[in-house]
Amino acid sequence: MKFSVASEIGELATVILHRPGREMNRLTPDNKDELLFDDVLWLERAQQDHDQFAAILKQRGVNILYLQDLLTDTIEVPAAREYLLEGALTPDHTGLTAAPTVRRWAEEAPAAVLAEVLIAGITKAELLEQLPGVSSMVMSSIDDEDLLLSPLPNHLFTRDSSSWIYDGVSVNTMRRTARRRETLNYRAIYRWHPLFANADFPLWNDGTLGREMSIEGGDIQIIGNGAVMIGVSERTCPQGVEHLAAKLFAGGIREVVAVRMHKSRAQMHLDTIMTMVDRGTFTKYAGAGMLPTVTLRPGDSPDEIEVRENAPELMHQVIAEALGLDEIVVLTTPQDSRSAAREQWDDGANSLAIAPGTIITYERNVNTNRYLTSKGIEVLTIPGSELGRGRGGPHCMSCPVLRNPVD
Ligand SMILES: NC(=O)NCCC[C@H](N)C(=O)O
Repeated sequence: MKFSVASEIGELATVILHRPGREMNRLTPDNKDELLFDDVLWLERAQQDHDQFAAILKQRGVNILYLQDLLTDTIEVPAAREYLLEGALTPDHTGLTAAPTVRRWAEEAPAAVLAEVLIAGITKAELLEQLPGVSSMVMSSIDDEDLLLSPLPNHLFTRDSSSWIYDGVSVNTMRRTARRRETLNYRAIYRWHPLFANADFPLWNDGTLGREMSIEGGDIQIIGNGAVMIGVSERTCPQGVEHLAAKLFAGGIREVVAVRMHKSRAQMHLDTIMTMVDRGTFTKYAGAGMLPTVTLRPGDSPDEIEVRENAPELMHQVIAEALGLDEIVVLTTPQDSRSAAREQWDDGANSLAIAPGTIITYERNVNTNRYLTSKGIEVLTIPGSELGRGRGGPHCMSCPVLRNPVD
């Protein structure tokens, strides 16, 4: 199978999604902030809403790969299981004494059980169900409901920890502790899953660098024409952008436009304030304003990167230039600033294009959806009241691996 994402808007052929699961039931009012959620979530409704998202994609001919299935198949490969256990089920989690017993269990556990553990985490009581009688200082000192392995509720946002950029993939270097382990699962999938193991593609980044080199997929947009737009944000630091840019340039990518964003929870990634909806056309949150950009291009030698700083008022022009266009169209919904801020908070600008001019958004952003429709964009909506509680919309909840070229 071929993997290639050469634009944000080409007809979507294959995408990785994660249907929310038991990891969501780990969220409580006390731990939600640490786990990067703004509220607890009603799992069954979130699953129904996610299924609607998947149904629209399927109706439009998109092939869906579910992350948990990919992980399950990957675990069937002995070397992958070993790698995942080395990375996730260490004595740091289970304690030194229980570790060998837990490890022996995990070496034999059905792949589907282990995949769920790697995503949803495991409590002491759940471990005891699998391993009655396992005893240790750690097991005696924690409560039944305490987690020995933490959950990964943000795997829902499949784009953030993995980005296909042109013909290669970046397993991203996550900023926050709550998301760092997501990359382990993706690394194993891309290395050992039969779909990817036999394919030849560059790994732009393997996600193993320290958080001071962080770069997250919500900040990465493959705008096309050999260019990539990357937000320097609450999550992505300039060091991370420079590192990725160097790899991309060595692989033939032509240009990176870095957008210097305001650092805030509401605008944690570039795709919370703007996404591409059609050829040369973006939806953009009014409150984002014009932002300074830095244009990066390959330098004269492989070690050099040519850097050009651009004033905020040139933002749209710089993006147009990267696309080889005279100008871009920026669709900003005319509405009062409170309304705009509310719709931005609810991922109004976070649309997923499934073809040029056809996007999926949350239904609740009625002003933005109406405006985009009036501008000729086909807007397909899904419910977002539960899914959005982690602050992410259709763009974040999807990791495209194959898009057809835009003519
Ligand atoms: N691209 C995105 O904006 N993703 C949303 C990430 C939400 C997640 N709860 C986080 O804080 O990382």
